[in-house]
Amino acid sequence: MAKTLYDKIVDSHVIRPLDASGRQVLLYVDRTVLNEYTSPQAFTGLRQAQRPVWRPQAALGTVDHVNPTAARRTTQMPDPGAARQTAYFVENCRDFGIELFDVMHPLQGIEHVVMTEIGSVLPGMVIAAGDSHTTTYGALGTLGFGIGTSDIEHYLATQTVIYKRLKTMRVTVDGTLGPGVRSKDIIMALVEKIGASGATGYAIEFQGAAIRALSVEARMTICNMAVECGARGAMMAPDEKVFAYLQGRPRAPQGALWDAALASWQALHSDADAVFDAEVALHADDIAPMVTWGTSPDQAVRIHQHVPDPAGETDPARRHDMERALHYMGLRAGQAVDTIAIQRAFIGSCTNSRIEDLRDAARVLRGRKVAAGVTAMVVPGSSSVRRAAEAEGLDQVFIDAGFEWRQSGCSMCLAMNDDILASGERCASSTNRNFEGRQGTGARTHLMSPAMVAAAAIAGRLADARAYLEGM
Ligand SMILES: CC(C)[C@H](C(=O)O)[C@@H](O)C(=O)O
Ligand code: SF4
Repeated sequence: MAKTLYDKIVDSHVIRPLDASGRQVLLYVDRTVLNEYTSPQAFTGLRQAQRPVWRPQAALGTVDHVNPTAARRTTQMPDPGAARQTAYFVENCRDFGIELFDVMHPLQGIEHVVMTEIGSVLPGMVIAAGDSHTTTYGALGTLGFGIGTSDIEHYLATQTVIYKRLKTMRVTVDGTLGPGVRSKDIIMALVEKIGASGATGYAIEFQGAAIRALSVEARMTICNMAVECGARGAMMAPDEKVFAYLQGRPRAPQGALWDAALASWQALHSDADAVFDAEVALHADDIAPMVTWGTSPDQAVRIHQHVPDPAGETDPARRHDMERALHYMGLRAGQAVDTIAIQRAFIGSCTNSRIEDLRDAARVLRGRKVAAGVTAMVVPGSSSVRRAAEAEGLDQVFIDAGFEWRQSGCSMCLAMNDDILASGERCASSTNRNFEGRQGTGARTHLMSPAMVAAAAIAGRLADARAYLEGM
């Protein structure tokens, strides 16, 4: 029977079905990545049960959520809670034999940026981790999904999770993206179209010419944010670009192992006649730079549109959500989106902080200055990205434009460290969530691509990056 890529990967990892329908299974997990924020209770559980970690070499720890990102690195954490969490994480990794990229480690960074750049994420694998944006790995043809703390403990003890098979949704993106339109705009357009729970219960597979045309890093942005429409899995068939991306990465297979791996990866695609439970189509030519206006990632419009009017919404629950979002965001219905003034600009997060993202923002910023009254910062996704950017002089482009050039971490993506917006401050942000309070109590977040954040920083208001990119 014809199979989807998702079913191929799940089938190859099923240890045994756990119910008569076969939907609930015991699933083998190849690898995980741990952070200081979601792992403590899992380790405490192991300690209490006196259980070891089954395969410590299949896990990697990295400190990312709570660490400061000030330019000068130190092991000191100004916040006692963050210091405690980090110290316990260091102790757990040491005691259970798990490799750790601590704050001072040269490879430290946001877990999903680190895992892909070191070559730990390989096509056909299942990777489950205590973070919802593990879906990022789908860009490499890997099934990645987030798990809760008790599942992390189960994984650490057994290398398995209890897993419910998802339905499959194919999202076909045909056509060609226009100049200045980015993969972030594709995923924001999808989330806007199908809603924040439009893919709940599904694994998405992205197909189509516009996806194939993207770089591997650009594809990661799409798979990363697929969880914002509810998908707990976002697949893309690995192709030559993926293989080239992986070849030579420090932890990718080498020599004969590489050849064998490559041969097996060629089969990782949905069969031509595979049937999906749902189908969605987008046309890349119709997609324009997107920004959110509300407090959910699906409350988004194109940069040249207006803040929508709740009065036009017939569903009372949605109308209420819109009214509440407008109130929180301090916006009026009908206001042109590109007149919304900002005070802060943030480029970072596992969605958009890789080297290509920084290059794209730098293209907009080169020779220009951040508007008066705007505080802007760029937080590279990993210490390696930071070094690579410095090697090509991107740090200087940001600094000359008036951006702060920071160390790596989640930072203002969710404000669990000291990078926090003040109440009422409005931020153009290359992140993935614009929930109430996400970047600080009362803070207002507008999601967009890194190029769009750079454009907003220069204009002092939400602005169309295409005006600064001249055909790029
Ligand atoms: C802290 C963690 C549980 C959370 C996630 O799972 O995604 C965070 O990374 C986020 O982006 O909201
Ligand atoms: S960068 Fe943001 S979205 Fe990504 S793991 Fe960190 S907090 Fe979550």
